[in-house]
Amino acid sequence: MCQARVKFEEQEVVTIRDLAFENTRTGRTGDMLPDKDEPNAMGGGGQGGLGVADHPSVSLFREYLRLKTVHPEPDYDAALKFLDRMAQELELPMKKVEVCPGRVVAIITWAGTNPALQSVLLNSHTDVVPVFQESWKYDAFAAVKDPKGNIYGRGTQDMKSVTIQYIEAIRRLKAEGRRFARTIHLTFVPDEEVGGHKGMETFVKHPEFQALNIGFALDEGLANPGESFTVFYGERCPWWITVRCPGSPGHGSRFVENTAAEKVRRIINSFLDFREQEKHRLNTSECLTLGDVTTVNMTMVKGGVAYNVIPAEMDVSFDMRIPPTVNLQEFEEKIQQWCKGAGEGITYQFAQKHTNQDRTSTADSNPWWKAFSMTCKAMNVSLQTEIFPAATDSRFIRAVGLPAIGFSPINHTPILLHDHNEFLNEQVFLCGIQVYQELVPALASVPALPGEV
Ligand code: MET
Ligand SMILES: [Zn+2]
Ligand SMILES: [Zn+2]
Repeated sequence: MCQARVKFEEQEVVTIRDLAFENTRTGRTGDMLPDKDEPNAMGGGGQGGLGVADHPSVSLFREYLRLKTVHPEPDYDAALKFLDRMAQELELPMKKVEVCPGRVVAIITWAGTNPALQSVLLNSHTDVVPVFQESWKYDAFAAVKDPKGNIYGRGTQDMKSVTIQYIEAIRRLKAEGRRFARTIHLTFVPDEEVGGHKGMETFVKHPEFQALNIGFALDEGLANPGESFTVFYGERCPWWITVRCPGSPGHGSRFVENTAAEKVRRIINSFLDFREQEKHRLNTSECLTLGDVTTVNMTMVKGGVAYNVIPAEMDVSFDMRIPPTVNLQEFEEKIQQWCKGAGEGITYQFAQKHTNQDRTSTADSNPWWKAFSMTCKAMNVSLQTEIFPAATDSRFIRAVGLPAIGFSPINHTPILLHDHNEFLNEQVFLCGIQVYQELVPALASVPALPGEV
């Protein structure tokens, strides 16, 4: 099933098993009508150029994309209101846990027939990263659909699609009258994009999290430009570091010794030389992916007050992502050497320093992985297993000892998360719902594990 073949450059070709307008959403026939106030793509292609209404799931996806849950001031109230409505429509209870002031985790629960068993968690974050609107083809929060069925918007890939796919899969399974042994929890968390401190990082320590009795979690992955889907069983550790370089101040006309800038230069050289080495390693080895090497990017420089005043201090910041195979203690020692070698008085500070390197087993002996991979196999969905190159909330879930897989059912799509013109084709999106319609039952039906009642 589920073979979406979409050619973006040429004519669109889509093959999907009875996808078109399968209306399992009873009582929502109103959704089959086009939204009156829907913004159209330039050239009038707002309904995909076919002159027909959106599939109800697509319409819901576009509605969710229009909520401005964008940093630095995400409209989380809008998201919670939307999720409240979803819970009502699904006829499932929704709990809200305020993990920090103004930061609420919403949990929709579909109880299993054997609630003593460990549950399955379907996690997604509600926030999205900012846009450079001038570089977008369309308003990044209008969810415009072009004539090819490509839906443009911040969050189409990261990760509002997945949120709606979970909800729609659950809606269809419920409509079919299915029940499963294990309880299914859908969590909707804030602040993933700013480090998760006031989101999942805090939530995993909350008694309400323990109470979910989770056995296995699904969270976001990345698009795959080819036919396969990529699944992530681990992540690189994000380290965000600021190196502070003090130096002798003075007049901008002199050769002052021991300036902050000279130290900054050595620091930058050390970090970026290492970046070159890692880049070379990635580019010269066929078997390495981005998740297998360390990336280093200089992302901020601060300091200085005037053109002619040599500053007493300068800061330089780097975003580093370190694979789980790297010894973190040795890596930090390397940073210490770089700092020591760059001059007197240099200090550093972490804004993000994840150190848990747990990976989720992708062996058949892991019953969760077995259920996941066998289901994909049965659907003819081929999987590529990788280390996630960036970071997701899965790292906090794995850090409390739970297995988690990062997966966004998006193939035939360029990776555009955090980029301009992030988009997802509606057929690929719809296909992903079908993938969850198979995956969720399989996971929620994993037989009792040793130690479970
Ligand atoms: N998902 C975002 C990223 O990978 C924020 C996570 S916090 C390191 O950059
Ligand atoms: Zn994300
Ligand atoms: Zn992101």
